[in-house]
Amino acid sequence: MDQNELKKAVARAAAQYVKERLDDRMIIGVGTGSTANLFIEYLGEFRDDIYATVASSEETARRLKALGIEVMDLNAAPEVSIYVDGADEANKYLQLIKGGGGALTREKIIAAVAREFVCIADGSKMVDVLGTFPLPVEVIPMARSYVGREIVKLGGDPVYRDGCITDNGNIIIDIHNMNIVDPRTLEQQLNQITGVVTNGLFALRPADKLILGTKDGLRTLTAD
Ligand SMILES: O=C[C@H](O)[C@H](O)[C@H](O)COP(=O)(O)O
Repeated sequence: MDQNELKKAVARAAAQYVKERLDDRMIIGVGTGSTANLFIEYLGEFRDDIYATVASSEETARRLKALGIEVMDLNAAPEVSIYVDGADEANKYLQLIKGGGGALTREKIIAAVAREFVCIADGSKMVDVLGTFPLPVEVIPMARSYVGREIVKLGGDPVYRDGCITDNGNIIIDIHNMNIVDPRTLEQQLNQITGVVTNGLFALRPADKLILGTKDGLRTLTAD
């Protein structure tokens, strides 16, 4: 199986997982990116049974609406039962790097609200130590240079993501060359820099379940 087939397999498995738990008031959190897009396609197969979703990006909202699936403002959602999303990297503690597509902040908000966070990824995303994938940080535009200097003090190489404006009107700085041995501490340190909206480490709120697509089949890892 190639990478896209592995993504399809995990997306299908996650859709099945959601379908088995549906009830008539269930609100599903839907992530962003190529793996999440495949999940959206599988949701389309039982769209009439879905009460509502919340979307982690404008692009995801557009795709869901195009399928006729209700997209709700998160503020109107009393709770989010299951949030399904991809990742750029994952470790065995189900801590993640996300935001390769720039959607990290809304993703983090939905992950915070969700009762269960199911991450779906092909096996290439699994690493021993996070940080080979550049860590995205969403930044208020006027703070760009200051935040960059503070990132250097933490030992990273900040690279401005040219041409990327997030759904929230901010910019992205990608941190290169960081061996993230303590993801929880780094997540907090970065969030304490004035001008940072949030960063793409999901360590304080890791996934609860990781469905991984490998050449030997699907592996499901849980947080406990
Ligand atoms: O901002 C994008 C999201 O965090 C994605 O979930 C992440 O980049 C993984 O995307 P993909 O499924 O395309 O590898």
